[in-house]
Amino acid sequence: MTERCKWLGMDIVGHLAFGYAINLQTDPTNRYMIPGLAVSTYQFNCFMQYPLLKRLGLHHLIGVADTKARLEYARILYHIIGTRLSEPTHAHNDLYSFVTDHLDNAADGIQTSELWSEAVFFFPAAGDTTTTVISALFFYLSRNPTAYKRLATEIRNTFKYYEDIRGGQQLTGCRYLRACIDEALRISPPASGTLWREPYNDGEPVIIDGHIIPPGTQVGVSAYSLHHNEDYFAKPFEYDPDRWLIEDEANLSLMHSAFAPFSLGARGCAGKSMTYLETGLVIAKTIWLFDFEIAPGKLGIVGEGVPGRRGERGRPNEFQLYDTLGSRHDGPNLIFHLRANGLTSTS
Ligand code: HEM
Repeated sequence: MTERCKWLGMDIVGHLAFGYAINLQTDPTNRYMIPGLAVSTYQFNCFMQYPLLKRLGLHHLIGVADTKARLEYARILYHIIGTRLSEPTHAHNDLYSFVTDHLDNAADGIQTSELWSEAVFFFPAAGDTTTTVISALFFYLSRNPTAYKRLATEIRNTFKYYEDIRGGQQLTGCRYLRACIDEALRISPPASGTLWREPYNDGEPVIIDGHIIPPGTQVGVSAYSLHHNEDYFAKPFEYDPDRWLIEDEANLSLMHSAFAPFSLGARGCAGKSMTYLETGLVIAKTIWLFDFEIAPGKLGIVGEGVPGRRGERGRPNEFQLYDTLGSRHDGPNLIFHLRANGLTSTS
């Protein structure tokens, strides 16, 4: 599912940002974008976590083996942006048409390089992250039959026809779906690493939780550790959507205070609503049309932790993420069966 979700995620971002049909799902031509993006986010994450590498001039060594993938990725980004620039501003109802309007009015004018850095940011920020939560959801649903059945019942009872599944009140009213998404974001946060911040207080130290933070010090919390802290989440390694549906307000607000998959505050994620819409649609439509199960044999265990493996990677029920600013992952491998209703109700 990782591979297919990545194709889907990039296709959506292509349309959303630049009105461009990348068509990774249906045409293999541009699929080299996926490894290209992976190596560039890996490299970026190294700079962020180990700034010394850049200062020592060692940054050229990271990803040197994958230079071809990075260059090819950069080439198609140029092509996508170039194609969009050659079209009228409002040729598509995409992000570009809004951003360009904004820059038109800015005092310093339009900077093509700004557009470039936005594009470089947007593909991983909007595409890769949603890919992870959708892949994780397929992983956890395929391993938790109770959650799977409850979700399938909710979706199939809410929507009489496949065509009815679209953004709106019916979809947002699917409370169990929302709980399943939140639980996947909690247990497998797509941006799982530490997002460093330099607290600023007019040159004075900042006090956090009784600790004096001298000016110039960077601080940060990893969403993964926060989401697995037992002080906030009981049995944190269990996938349990019901934890989000309890009546106990105090406990709910305690959990929400430590739930930060999109980061928090003024620089928190701008695409949060888009994520819930996209993930909700993909999962609801898939479950309406298909039943699915884990593939047999060795294929079926791809994405799981392996018992005995070092470094907290021994939990078979946990979808394995590797921090690359976003996340690298693989699997799950699933088998899909078209439901009888799916055949009769779609046109
Ligand atoms: C599961 C999906 C997503 C997750 C987990 C996620 C997570 C995050 C996080 C943690 C940040 C803060 C980064 C930092 O402070 O350094 C962020 C920022 C941002 N995200 Fe997302 N994101 C997701 C999906 C999206 C989507 C779909 C879009 C666009 C449609 C998007 C657009 C943005 C933007 C524009 C920012 C920068 C906000 C700012 O700096 O003001 N994200 N996201």
